[in-house]
Amino acid sequence: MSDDSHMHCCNDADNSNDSNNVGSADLTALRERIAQAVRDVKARTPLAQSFTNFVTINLVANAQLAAGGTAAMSFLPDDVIDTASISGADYINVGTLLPFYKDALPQIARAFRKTGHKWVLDPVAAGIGKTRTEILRAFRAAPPTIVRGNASEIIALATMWGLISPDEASRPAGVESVDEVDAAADAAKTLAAFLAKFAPNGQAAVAVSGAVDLVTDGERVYRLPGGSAMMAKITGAGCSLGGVTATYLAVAEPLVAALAATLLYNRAGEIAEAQSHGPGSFQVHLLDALWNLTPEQIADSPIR
Ligand SMILES: Nc1ncnc2c1ncn2[C@@H]1O[C@H](COP(=O)(O)OP(=O)(O)OP(=O)(O)O)[C@@H](O)[C@H]1O
Ligand SMILES: Cc1ncsc1CCO
Ligand SMILES: [Mg+2]
Repeated sequence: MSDDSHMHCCNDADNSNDSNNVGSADLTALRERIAQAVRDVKARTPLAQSFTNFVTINLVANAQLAAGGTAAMSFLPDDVIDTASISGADYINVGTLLPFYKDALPQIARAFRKTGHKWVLDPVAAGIGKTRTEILRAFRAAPPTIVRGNASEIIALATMWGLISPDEASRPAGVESVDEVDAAADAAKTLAAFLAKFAPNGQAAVAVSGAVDLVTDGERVYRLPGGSAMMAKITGAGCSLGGVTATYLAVAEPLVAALAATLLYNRAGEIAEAQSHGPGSFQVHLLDALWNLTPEQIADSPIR
């Protein structure tokens, strides 16, 4: 991307026609919490455990390590539930399903609810297939702390949980989004408010990825521009963003975790685009940038 405005804080005043105007004092405090979350991950190397798809599992683990955390992947309920006691937060991604997941995933979600364990859901391909729909429906009674997905997935999940009417909904689109991020703004806000009602401390967030990402805690809506169109030309930019969101959730409240991870990815995508020559080297440079970006570079990024 050509805009280098992220290097100079801030676009705070640049939101005069945004109905969710963020006061600049609030935003300054929020930026400090984002920087602190990034510092805490680098200092404390928290474990975020994943139950994720087979396509991008390696990138998820490597991205969590590059952000400063640690990774552990598992597909067995007893293993996941035991490991959750030493994991700061978990990441569940429904991209590639096997028949036994239908029992395993709701069992894991119920165990997390019982202990108040924080987790991030990536509802990949929400709306497609009876098994995936059954699993995602079951999460309504034992919901995650953060949902991270593309616009189509957020709309599909909010619809299947009965939080928005099907008229507001769009068609499912496989693992790629067919909807613009802004089309999911209402669904995201409603979904975040629903998650917050279940969250042990009443805090939750939803992150919608796309050209301009959107993050909401159910009250405020933040728009985060930047990133690179090349992120859609490698597999797993979204999945690894979800994994890194869980890494930050291990040390920070949901809104701060979702913002920190999304800002980190936007900046890292820009750096990787400038340094790479195609999808192969883009992924390599993306990981290097996740490692090298400083707490200040991440926290001083544009937030509208
Ligand atoms: N056109 C774009 N311009 C800038 N950044 C983009 C663009 N499309 C996606 N991104 C970035 O790519 C990352 C992944 O978002 P995306 O919406 O592609 O996720 P996804 O569809 O869930 O991906 P996947 O399922 O392949 O992992 C986010 O950081 C997002 O900001
Ligand atoms: C390509 C693909 N297919 C199932 S999961 C996945 C990774 C992106 O979500
Ligand atoms: Mg995805």
